[in-house]
Amino acid sequence: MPSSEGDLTILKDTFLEVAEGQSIAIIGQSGSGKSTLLGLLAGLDQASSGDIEIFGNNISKMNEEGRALIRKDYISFIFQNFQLLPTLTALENVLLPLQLKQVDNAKAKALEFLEKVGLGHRVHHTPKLLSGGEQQRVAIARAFACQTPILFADEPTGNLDSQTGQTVADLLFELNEQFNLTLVLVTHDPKLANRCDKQFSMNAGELIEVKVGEAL
Ligand SMILES: Nc1ncnc2c1ncn2[C@@H]1O[C@H](COP(=O)(O)OP(=O)(O)OP(=O)(O)O)[C@@H](O)[C@H]1O
Repeated sequence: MPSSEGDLTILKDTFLEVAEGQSIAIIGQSGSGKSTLLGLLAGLDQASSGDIEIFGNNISKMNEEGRALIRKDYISFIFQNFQLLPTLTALENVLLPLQLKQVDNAKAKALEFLEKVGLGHRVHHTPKLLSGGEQQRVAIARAFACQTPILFADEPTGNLDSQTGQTVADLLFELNEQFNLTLVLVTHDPKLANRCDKQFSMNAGELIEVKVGEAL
């Protein structure tokens, strides 16, 4: 990656294969490259070398437009900093991608998922009127409501108390079981990581598989 201090190598010889319906946790120290990897896998960023395939589509060879189409059909993303639109209410934030995808009964679906994350009473609030944890839950409802086959989540329980974190984790794995949703999670939360099928540890840009429950 080019930077003001010259080219930076953030990830090295990284190989990760995720089967459909699998749940993967990526753990590791701050700054080790976890978010970078997630952004590349989800087609939000482009790697300087290497290949990334999503359901057989090599997104590394695509331009932004092509990757946007793949994201629309296959990928939801829960960002570490939520990335809610500040002028839209919670409901409108969840509704927007559903309307862009022309999903049937978009409003009912948006309300259903806001209800599931415990925000049924806050749907008309804009992000600045919501706490950090509530904003995170809006971002989670938005990702869940899209019902794509793959969900990437960057510390999805990072701002939540343990009770709410548990509810969100339950929802993640409920969708994983019910719809064969593929989950790729970056997390510092041992409980969440230990519920995943596989765990990988990122150490200074190198990804190593660890036994579930061993590293945390
Ligand atoms: N756009 C960028 N330009 C230059 N360096 C970057 C950029 N994005 C990330 N980095 C660097 O890449 C390294 C990995 O960052 P990344 O955000 O992937 O780490 P992380 O493991 O997700 O950390 P955290 O747990 O703190 O979120 C860091 O040293 C960071 O400074």
